[in-house]
Amino acid sequence: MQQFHGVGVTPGRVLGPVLQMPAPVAEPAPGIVAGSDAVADAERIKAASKAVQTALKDRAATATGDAKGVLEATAMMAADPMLVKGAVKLLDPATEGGPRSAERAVWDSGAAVAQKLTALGGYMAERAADILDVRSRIVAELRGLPAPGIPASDAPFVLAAEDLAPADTATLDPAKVIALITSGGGPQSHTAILARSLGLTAVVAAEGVDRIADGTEVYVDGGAGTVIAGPGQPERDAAAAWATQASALAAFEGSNTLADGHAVPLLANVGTGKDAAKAAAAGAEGVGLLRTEFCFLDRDSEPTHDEQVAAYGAVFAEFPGRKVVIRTLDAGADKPLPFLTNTDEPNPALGVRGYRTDTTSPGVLARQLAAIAAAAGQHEADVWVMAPMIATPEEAAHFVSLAREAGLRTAGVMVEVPSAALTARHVLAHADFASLGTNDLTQYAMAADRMLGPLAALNNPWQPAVLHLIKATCDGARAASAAGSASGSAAEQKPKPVGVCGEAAADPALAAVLVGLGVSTLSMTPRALAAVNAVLATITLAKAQELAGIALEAASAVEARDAVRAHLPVLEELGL
Ligand SMILES: C=C(OP(=O)(O)O)C(=O)O
Ligand SMILES: [Mg+2]
Repeated sequence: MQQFHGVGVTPGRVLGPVLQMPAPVAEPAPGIVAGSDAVADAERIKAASKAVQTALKDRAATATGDAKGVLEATAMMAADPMLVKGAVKLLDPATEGGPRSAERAVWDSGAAVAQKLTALGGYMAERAADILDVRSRIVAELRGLPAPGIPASDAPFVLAAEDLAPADTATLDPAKVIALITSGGGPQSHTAILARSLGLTAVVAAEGVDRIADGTEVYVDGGAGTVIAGPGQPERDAAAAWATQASALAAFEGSNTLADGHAVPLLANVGTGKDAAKAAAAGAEGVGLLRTEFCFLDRDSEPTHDEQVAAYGAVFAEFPGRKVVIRTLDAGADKPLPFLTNTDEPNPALGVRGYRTDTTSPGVLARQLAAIAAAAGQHEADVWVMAPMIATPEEAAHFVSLAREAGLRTAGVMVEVPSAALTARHVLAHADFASLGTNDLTQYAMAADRMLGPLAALNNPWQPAVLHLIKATCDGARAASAAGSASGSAAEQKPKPVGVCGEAAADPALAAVLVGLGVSTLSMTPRALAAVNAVLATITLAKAQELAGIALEAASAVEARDAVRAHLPVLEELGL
């Protein structure tokens, strides 16, 4: 039995055989392989492209949903004449840069096709990445190596990898992949966010798991953040117990209150109308974060007013009479957009991102606010708008004034930069509400890039420094409300709402601490609603405050988490 320790991302206790993500296909060396023959190489290339196409078609036949479409389209490309004929032509030693091996000819032909597609722009440019994927598959086939990307298997398995590329995730089939374990990636990385949104039991930053042999049986505990290779009877029992508890946890009835009746609405993080429909079906009490980047991604120009109105309206339509908090564009850093952000910045996370793009590309924000107001006018949702990456009270005041000019009534800010948390009293003098973005707040408090696996231990929202910043924000909101009231008495005034929409809200133990720190709503992936509700329903506000006190006193993230979990036995009972 061998144990690996990482950071738990999605609770769950699962047993299954490991399949490793194959290493990316290495670039073939230039030049020809001694003794090769151009005629035979041409046949090998054609046979390899056919084999790749057949394998992809077979997978498409058994896939469902988005994955089916992706696989069918990729299968078509595997036999793309431009790619295959281009490669065969390059085998001629007289061509520029020749002579070439079969692998190299495919590699260079793929690069040339991708370049042409990119130059065409728009939809065609998006296909460039698919051609490069197919190219890698053909080269792997020529070498007799496993195909790159998520391994194909008829039986369910635990996917192990160093980390996943965003493109790999498109074909991740939750019916086959029962857990995800990575040696890299932090708890706020895109891999972790994806795992949470799929409800996939996952442990990230567990060093060594990318070296477990294929077929080895492992036990994954996504709550504790551990992976055990060669599990024993206790692990088998725990996995069996989880399988029954997980189904008992499946439903959230749509109204979250603590044991003493104190309401803490549970909201959903969504990007599209389709997400919103799923969130509504899962019982979400509203939307706490509508990420509008989804409407802007994968395009090289700003969406039109009508496109934006339709995209936002599709979300508002799912929550009539309910709160929907929409965030204006958060381009830059981990979400680059070609027409708005500069890819040459030396430190993109500290660069022109979020609200800051209003200074370099003025007008985009005002047009977005106009579209949000128009969409809000067509639906019954209670629309709140907020800006990402607000650092100062002046920025808050400017954003709120822009929102009001557009006709939006409720305007607030994300608190995800430590300066905004520390000056929350002044920031909230201008804004109607705050929403804590704990993913970025952690990265900036700890000076640890949220995308980097080696920094996962720092990049953990249980860090006491992050908890103190959350407390400062809630205290600031209370002070701002008191200053704004006629009597000036904090006791008489309801504090301005402070929610959490970062990944921290989806951790049931941390959710309890957040409530104790003074947070009034929690927004998360719909998959986490039932687990968070199940835990919060067992504690009173006084208990949540006691847990918050314990976490604030801790000297480290691990100490804070362990101490709080020790005071919440319900977590163990529910297998969370
Ligand atoms: C919710 C957040 O925003 P994003 O993950 O989109 O940066 C956050 O930073 O916590
Ligand atoms: Mg953020």
